[in-house]
Amino acid sequence: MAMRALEGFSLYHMSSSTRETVSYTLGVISVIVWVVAEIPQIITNYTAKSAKGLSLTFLFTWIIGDIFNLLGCILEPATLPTQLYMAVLYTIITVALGSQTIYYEHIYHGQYKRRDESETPAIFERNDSVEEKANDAEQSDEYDDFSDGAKMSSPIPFPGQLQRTPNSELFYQSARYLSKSFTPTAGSVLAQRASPTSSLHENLLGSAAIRQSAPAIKIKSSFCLVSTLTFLGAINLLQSLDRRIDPLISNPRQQIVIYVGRKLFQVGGEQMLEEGAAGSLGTFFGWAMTFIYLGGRLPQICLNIRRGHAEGLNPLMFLFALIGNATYVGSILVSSLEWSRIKPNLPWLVDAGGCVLLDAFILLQFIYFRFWSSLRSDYKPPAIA
Ligand SMILES: NC(=[NH2+])NCCC[C@H](N)C(=O)O
Repeated sequence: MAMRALEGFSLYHMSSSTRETVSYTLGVISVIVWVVAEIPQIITNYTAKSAKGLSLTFLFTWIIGDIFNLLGCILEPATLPTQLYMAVLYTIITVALGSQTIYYEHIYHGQYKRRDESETPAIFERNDSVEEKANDAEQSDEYDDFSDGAKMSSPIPFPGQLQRTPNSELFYQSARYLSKSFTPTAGSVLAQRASPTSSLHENLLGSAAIRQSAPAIKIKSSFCLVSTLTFLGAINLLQSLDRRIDPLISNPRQQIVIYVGRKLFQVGGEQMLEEGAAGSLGTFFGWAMTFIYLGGRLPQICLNIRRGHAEGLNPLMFLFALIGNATYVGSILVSSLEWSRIKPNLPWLVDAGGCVLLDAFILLQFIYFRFWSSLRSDYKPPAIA
């Protein structure tokens, strides 16, 4: 009998330690996959000397989400240590990718254009710089579509095709325009696109106003989203603090506890109050992170749809993200299926699970665009007799 009990115990013990090992292994796989996940995109940007395939809003939400993730993991004691390491790692890698994007979209092409301008008389310039000029990935992609469309059907001549036709001045950019002045110059090709029928002056002003303010609007709305989430979460947090402070009032001898990271430095008294409060704060950051990460995929999906292709975007990044998120979910679930363990981890589970679905959708977009472009290249227009 005693032997049986011992066997049962050791079996139970074995399986729980195996679970821990599997959970830890999945966590480590997730860390490794996330270490490499953004490298393909960094390489793609490097070889293209551009980051125009990547939605700047997506990247921005990633960085904000990473900060919330970091705070959530620090404050929520139920999260796994690997989750915390990953949060640190994400932040570092994404800041690197973000810096590269800013470099290519704002600094590199600026230098390149300035050098070009001083070497090449403006009148002989090709208008490739229009694409480079865009200060937001989404903006430059609009231009992409524009030139693509032009190749197919537009009667308006486009930079790639156009070599010094009588209208070619329209496509040359002045130094002021290239230096991202908010004042547009005559002959902006982008302005032509905005309203081909109206006067040149109207076009220029209208188009430039739309283009220049687009990133600002996006950043503003991202800030709006973050502040709304912060506000809602703060209300939530205050309510749960309220509930926890009640017993404190009825038991005033409880003392103060200071939280530093996941460790408690207890001055004295009951830990539960502060642990709960930190947990609530951690949960709040966790949910904020979830909404931000999930919301961040949408601009990328929309950008791909708008462009009708996913060039400049590396599918490997999304494949790795999918694997990284799936193993991340696995590491939490394998560790324990008890609701008491799952509940505090819920934001991380919803985030990673949701991102798996959204990344699968982005990968389907890649497949669809491949398929679609191969159909288009197979298509031969009927010969005109
Ligand atoms: N900068 C990062 N790579 N952050 C990690 C984000 C993780 C999150 N589950 C997502 O896929 O969006």
